[in-house]
Amino acid sequence: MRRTDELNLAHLKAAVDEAAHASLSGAGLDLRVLPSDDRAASDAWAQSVARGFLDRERSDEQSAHSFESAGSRRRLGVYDPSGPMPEVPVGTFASWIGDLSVPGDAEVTACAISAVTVAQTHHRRGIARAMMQGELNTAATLGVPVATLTVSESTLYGRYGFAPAAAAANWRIDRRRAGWLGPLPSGRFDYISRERWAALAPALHERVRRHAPGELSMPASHWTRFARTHPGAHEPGAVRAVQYTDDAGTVTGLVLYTVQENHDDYTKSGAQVQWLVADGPDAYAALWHFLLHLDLVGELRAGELSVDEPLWWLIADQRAAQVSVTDHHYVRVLDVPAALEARRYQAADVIDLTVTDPLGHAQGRWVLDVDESGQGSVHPLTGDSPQGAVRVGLGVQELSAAYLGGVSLATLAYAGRIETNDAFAAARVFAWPVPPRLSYWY
Ligand SMILES: CC(=O)SCCNC(=O)CCNC(=O)[C@H](O)C(C)(C)COP(=O)(O)OP(=O)(O)OC[C@H]1O[C@@H](n2cnc3c(N)ncnc32)[C@H](O)[C@@H]1OP(=O)(O)O
Repeated sequence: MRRTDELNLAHLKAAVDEAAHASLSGAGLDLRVLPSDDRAASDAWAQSVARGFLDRERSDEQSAHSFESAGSRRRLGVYDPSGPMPEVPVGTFASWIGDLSVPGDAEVTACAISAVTVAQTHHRRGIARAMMQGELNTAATLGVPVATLTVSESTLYGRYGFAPAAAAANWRIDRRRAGWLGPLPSGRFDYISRERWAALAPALHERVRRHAPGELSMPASHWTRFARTHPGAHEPGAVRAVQYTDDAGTVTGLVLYTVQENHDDYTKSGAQVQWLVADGPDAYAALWHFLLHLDLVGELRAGELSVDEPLWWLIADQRAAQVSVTDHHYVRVLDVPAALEARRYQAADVIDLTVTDPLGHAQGRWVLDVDESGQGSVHPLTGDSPQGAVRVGLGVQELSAAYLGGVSLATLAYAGRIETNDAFAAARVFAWPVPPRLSYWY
């Protein structure tokens, strides 16, 4: 069995954290892990999550789908026995074990977190904090090196040591103005059913995601969500699916997009890329060429792109694109040696690293020794710095922000967020030529 699968089982079976349980018990609340076979508990939990994210009540068919697709998710509920609906959780939390791509076509095991909600009737009493701290303890105890999440509000998770580690670029392109400098596609395009798209996409994503630090192995339930093939999907027929087949006859690119018709002027209709995956530059250029030549479309929009998107260099007029950048994938280092040894580095050097962590998981002092091949080894350090070592002192948030190479340590030093005797030497080690990204939300 792969390590991720073993960890997944241990993670699913782990008891709730004792400290979290005790603190919520003191407030008259009960923290529980949902049994995977309890349909009623699953339905109530899904309703609470829907309410927390301002969604409508789940239909029976949606609840059934949530139950069937919960799979490898560990789901927590906080229950208030004194309320009129004690079976409906007032707090929810989900997590699972995934693989996070890190610099060097490598990956690290991650505890991905989602569905954190607390009912309006019970908010600001420390329920979210108890769940988060407890689940970070559980992940750390199991030996998971990092935790990850995407956020509804950017101010929520820094207090637990998370930092934005991969930004997202969101594009609006004036399609007619953009022009094209790239190669002309030589392969073929075909519309395919959404079901076929959902069947082809997982393998293609698995082939390419390791090359992009910040990507996370896709939760299985996401494919039907993208393709809107799950029960109760919003406007399923609005999504168009296209495959690109290269000259060798291999499907190397897939895209899903929606269109918004403009009744006042059809030629000003809009298109929104829902998700695009391309295995290599030929498929990448081909799919963007296809999208930039959609008839009747004035503006093309695409989100969760890289901040260094090759598309910028394929279009002839860069001012045809308006690009905004937002924080997107948050990372929290839990185990410093395991996390740092999982990635590769750009320059050989020796770093004397001191990390502070209010929650304790990443607290300590280590030497990171990077060899000429970019491989780092990490050892605890006490006493004097090794001869010639670059000294870096930083908090767990700053370490997590720089972990995927998304921000330079020189930038963090200039912003007063880290202390070092040689910001540029430290930055050269942690830098990576491919900026991190995450192509979806979870
Ligand atoms: C990974 C994800 O799932 S992201 C999705 C997060 N969930 C949502 O956005 C759904 C709507 N919001 C909610 O359900 C709740 O308001 C939550 C989950 C964000 C917070 O739950 P609560 O139980 O009220 O939080 P709790 O009382 O434990 O507060 C913990 C800390 O967060 C702070 N906090 C809580 N809500 C917010 C907020 N909206 N903005 C900034 N800080 C906040 C509190 O002040 C507290 O700070 P402190 O402990 O450092 O003093």
